[in-house]
Amino acid sequence: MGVVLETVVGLRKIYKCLNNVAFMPSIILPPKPTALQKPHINLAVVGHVDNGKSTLVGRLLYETGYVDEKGFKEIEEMAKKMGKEDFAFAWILDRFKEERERGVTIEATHVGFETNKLFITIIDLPGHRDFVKNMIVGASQADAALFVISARPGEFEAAIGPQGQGREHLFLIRTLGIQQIVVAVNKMDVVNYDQKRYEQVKSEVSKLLKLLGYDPSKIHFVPVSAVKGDNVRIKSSNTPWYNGPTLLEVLDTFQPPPRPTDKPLRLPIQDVFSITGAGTVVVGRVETGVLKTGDRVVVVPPAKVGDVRSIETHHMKLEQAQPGDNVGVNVRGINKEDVKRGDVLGKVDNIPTVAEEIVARIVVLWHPTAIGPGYAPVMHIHTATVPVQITELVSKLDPRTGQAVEQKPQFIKQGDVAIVKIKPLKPVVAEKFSDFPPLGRFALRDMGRTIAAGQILEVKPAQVQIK
Ligand SMILES: Nc1nc2c(ncn2[C@@H]2O[C@H](COP(=O)(O)OP(=O)(O)OP(=O)(O)O)[C@@H](O)[C@H]2O)c(=O)[nH]1
Repeated sequence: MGVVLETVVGLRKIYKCLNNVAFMPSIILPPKPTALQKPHINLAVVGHVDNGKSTLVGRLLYETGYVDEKGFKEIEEMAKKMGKEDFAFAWILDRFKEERERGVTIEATHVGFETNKLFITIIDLPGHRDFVKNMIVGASQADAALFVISARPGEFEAAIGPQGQGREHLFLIRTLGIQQIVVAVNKMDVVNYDQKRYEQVKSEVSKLLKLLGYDPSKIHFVPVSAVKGDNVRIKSSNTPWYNGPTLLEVLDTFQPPPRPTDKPLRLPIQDVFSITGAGTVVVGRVETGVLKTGDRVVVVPPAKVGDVRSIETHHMKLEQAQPGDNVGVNVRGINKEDVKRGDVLGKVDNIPTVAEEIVARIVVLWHPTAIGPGYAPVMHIHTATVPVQITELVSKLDPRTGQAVEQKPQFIKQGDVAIVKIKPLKPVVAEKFSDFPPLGRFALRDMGRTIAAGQILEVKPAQVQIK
């Protein structure tokens, strides 16, 4: 059973990858066993193109011992030969991305590094095209954000300007409700570690943060150089005017998310297996509540009831699973055919909500023209993917204040924030964001791109008959 469940939780895939890696050494090292015992947070790395996100992540991994020294030397040599020394750190990630595309590396969610108190996972990787979608719905909920902004003349102004991705990403962070932010003012070497320039960047970014409703006095700014390493792990003598903590010291102060053990159980299902001798095993991550052996559980939308025979994670049998645990659950009384990815496991005394209609606040991230009632994209919510239709545009909001500026608009377009009614065209579990955040946020996709991100304000439940 143990071996079987290992397969189930995807470990075999990782082992297989590690074997391949023997032929093509991976530059980024997997988490050390000690690191996995530390509280864990997910960090989103955001900022305008070319401001140095990849370089800074590469630097953080390097400084904390998560980059293979030998592999890095090779990269450095290569970069030197090509006269591109500055690229070496960004190449750590490029090489990783390349490996991932060829399917020969460990999963992106395992890329991370340690601070004194925490293990920090980089959720998705900068520059990845599905970054926005993953940030919103992935198994990867961001608990904190690292905002990278370049101090280089011109780059900073573009990032923060009206069309700047820096501005857009801050907006997104706000929409997702991320409270813990550190701002790395990067490329300080380019401006000769000029305090005036740092203060100017800090003051402009602070204004924007304030506009978005943050208290900038509670947000740390650190002057860094990702290429040279200033103020990343070690305090730099190039910035004698800066008395604050290093970037790693700030990251170390971040709080892990609360574990909502007191909420009802919600376990979105990632996969289902039928195992000879054991029966049906569903796999997924506990988002809220506690699951125990012997519990009477229900899987919705199909509304099938069963009993928990055993719970396993990696090699271990668990008596109970808590939020954050990735588990395989052996359930008696439910057939494999009755369950699929996207269904949600809950308990019979608090059945997950199947949505008849959803009222949500969405932000339109990209659309070539305009969205009106009747628009039918695909919704990605927890592990589910369902076709939906926007049935009504209730109101358009001022993105900064959240106040309604127009009732029943005829259409909404890129950059707009609106309250809309959405009808799932197939049964799906959805919850209010305020009750179950991981089951209350979604992305709308169409034409192979993320159109909008949203949070659920209300759910009209469908009738569910337990079988
Ligand atoms: N001088 C200097 N150059 C830097 C620094 N950080 C990054 N760069 C350079 O800036 C360029 C862009 O860096 P990346 O790390 O690729 O930027 P990015 O934000 O990840 O870019 P995308 O992934 O394309 O969004 C590269 O040429 C880096 O070498 C720094 O601290 N100092």
